[in-house]
Formats: sequence, C-alpha cells, structure tokens
Amino acid sequence: MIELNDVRKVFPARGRGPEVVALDGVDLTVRAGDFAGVVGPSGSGKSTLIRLVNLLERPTSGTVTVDGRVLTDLPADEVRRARSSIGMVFQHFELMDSRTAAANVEHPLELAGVGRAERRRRSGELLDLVGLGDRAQARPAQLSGGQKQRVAIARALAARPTVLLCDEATSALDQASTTGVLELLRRVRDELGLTVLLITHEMAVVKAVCDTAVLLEAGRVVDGGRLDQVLARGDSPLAAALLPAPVADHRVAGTLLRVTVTDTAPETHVLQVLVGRLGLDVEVAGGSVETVAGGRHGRLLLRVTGADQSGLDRALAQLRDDGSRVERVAAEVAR
Ligand SMILES: Nc1ncnc2c1ncn2[C@@H]1O[C@H](COP(=O)(O)OP(=O)(O)OP(=O)(O)O)[C@@H](O)[C@H]1O
Repeated sequence: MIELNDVRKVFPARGRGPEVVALDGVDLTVRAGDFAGVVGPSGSGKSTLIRLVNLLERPTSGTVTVDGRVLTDLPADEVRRARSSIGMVFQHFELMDSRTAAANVEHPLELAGVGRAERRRRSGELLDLVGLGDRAQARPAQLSGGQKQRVAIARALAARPTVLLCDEATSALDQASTTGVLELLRRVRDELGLTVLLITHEMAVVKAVCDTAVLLEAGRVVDGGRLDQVLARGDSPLAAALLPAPVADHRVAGTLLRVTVTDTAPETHVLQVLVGRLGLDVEVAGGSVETVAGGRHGRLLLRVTGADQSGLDRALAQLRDDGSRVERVAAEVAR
C-alpha cells in the first residue's frame, strides 16, 4: 500500500528565479495489489511525486507511508532499509554497460551482502521470469530497448519488493516493446502480488495496464479513481484525457447526439430506439469505443437527420429514463 498525505514539495529558488511548488497538497492512496497510474502534462509534478514514494526526494511537508510504515518519520538508515521493499524502473533503464544482464540483476543483492551462489540462483530465476533466461551473459549494448527494460525490471525485483515504481518505463520504447513490457509488468504484478505505481504522459499506457489513475495538474490532483468508474462518469477531466471527445463536422445537416457508452449503458439501446422504433436516419459521425479495465467505454457522436425535433426530445428523455447516456450537442443545421 502507498499513501501520500497532504504532500507538498517546494524546490528552492535557483539564482534569481522564484521557488517552484512542484506538489501542492497531494493526497494519494494506492491499495495493496493495485496497478495505479499518475498522468499529467509536462511539469505537473509526476516525476517529483514518484521520487517521493521512496524518498529519493523528501517532501517539504506531509507524510509518505508504504506498507504501513511512515517513511517520512524514519531515520536515514531505516529509510535505506525500507527502500529495499520498493523497486524502481526508469525510462532509460539505468543499467551498467560494463556488466552482463545477470550481473546487473545481481547488483542490488551484492549491495545487500547476499552471497554469490544465492545471487546467481536469484538472477537466473528473475531473468527466466522476464523471458531473458537465454541472455544472461549479454551486455546492455547487445540488447534491444525492450530487453534492457526487462533486465531493469528483473533487477528491480531482485530484493523481493512489495512495491514497484515505474518512471515513464515505456516512454523510450517502440510500440511493440511497449506492449511487451506493459504485459510483463501486469504479469509480475499478478504473480508476485505487487503494488505498482506508474507515471506516464501516455494515456494509452494507463488504459492498457492501470486499475486506477490520478490526473495531476500544476502539482495538484484534479481527478482520479478506478478507471471503470472514471470512464462511466464520462465528463470528468481524467475521462476526457483518457477518451478524447469525438469531433464531428458541424456544417453537415442533422442533429448531433453524444452517447456515453458503458457496459451498463450500451449504444445498442439508443440505436434500437432511434432507428428501430422511430425509423430515423442515424449515422456515426465520430467517436470510439474501447475496452479499458475490462469494460467497454467510449463516446459516440450520432448524426440524426429527418427527425421531428419535439418527437426526438421525447425519445431522448425516454432513453435517459431507461439508463442510456445520450444528450443533444448541436441543433439542426439549416442548409
Ligand atoms: N530539482 C529540482 N529543482 C528545481 N525545480 C524542479 C526540480 N525538479 C523538478 N522541478 C520543477 O518542478 C516542477 C514539476 O516537475 P516534474 O519533473 O516533477 O514534472 P513532470 O510532470 O514529471 O514533468 P515531465 O513530464 O516533463 O517530466 C517543474 O516545474 C520542474 O521544473
């Protein structure tokens, strides 16, 4: 479990510049076993936030708790020990070029004083886990970006952490490697029961792996929650970031309707009523529907032509009573 309470981080002024409030009263809870994402624009405080969780950066005020231990209250030597239960994966892998994959994975165990035979055994096991059992003797220069990140994940898991922090872990990778690394992260979370906190500026990453997410803007959490619930709300800032609003050509004649699609409010019912019952001409003018967090979520724009407007309004009111999520977004265009 990870908990930040009212965390504030102020970087002192550099030269004549002003001080920077990187995080401004952040509360965040990641439940044990959850895969959580932090998203936000550049400069919103994501990197600062993740570095606070293992106290690579200390908060100016507020508390950081991991697995029930208030890290911000611990003396420095205990913080070092507590860090061994927190693994971290970085955007640029941070592997040692002169060492083999196995030796990179063994490095944290070496620092912890684990004996050679046990280190070998553990690095073999971990490289098998990440699918690189046959590349143990390769050096980073002989590995692809995706393979390097797999080695870095194996290294992060060496000390048997309960929490894994991922700092833009796929931002330097191509699409195919990104998919593979995200699948691996999800699998190790499942198999090892880890709590994972990932920061990214890519919404596709959040949609692919996260159970929960928060949106940071200018150092504050402006939205967040379990992804299925956030997307079902439809109109929140995080929902809008995850599923961008569809755009349609407003110059084309017709009435535009926006339908928010969820498993419990599918678009089929709307179409059955508009096309099947009322016999209207309906085309899909924009939008997308995706599977996120195990459910169907999306927003569609429907263009309805030839409708009697008061009849359409009555139908929309009835649809909303039935639980459908449909609203009018543009009036009839006169052409
Ligand atoms: N060591 C530092 N000293 C001074 N200011 C800093 C320091 N680290 C970060 N900042 C500032 O804090 C703010 C938040 O930065 P941070 O790197 O956490 O944002 P971010 O969301 O991770 O951005 P990006 O996606 O571009 O990495 C920025 O204004 C940044 O310039």
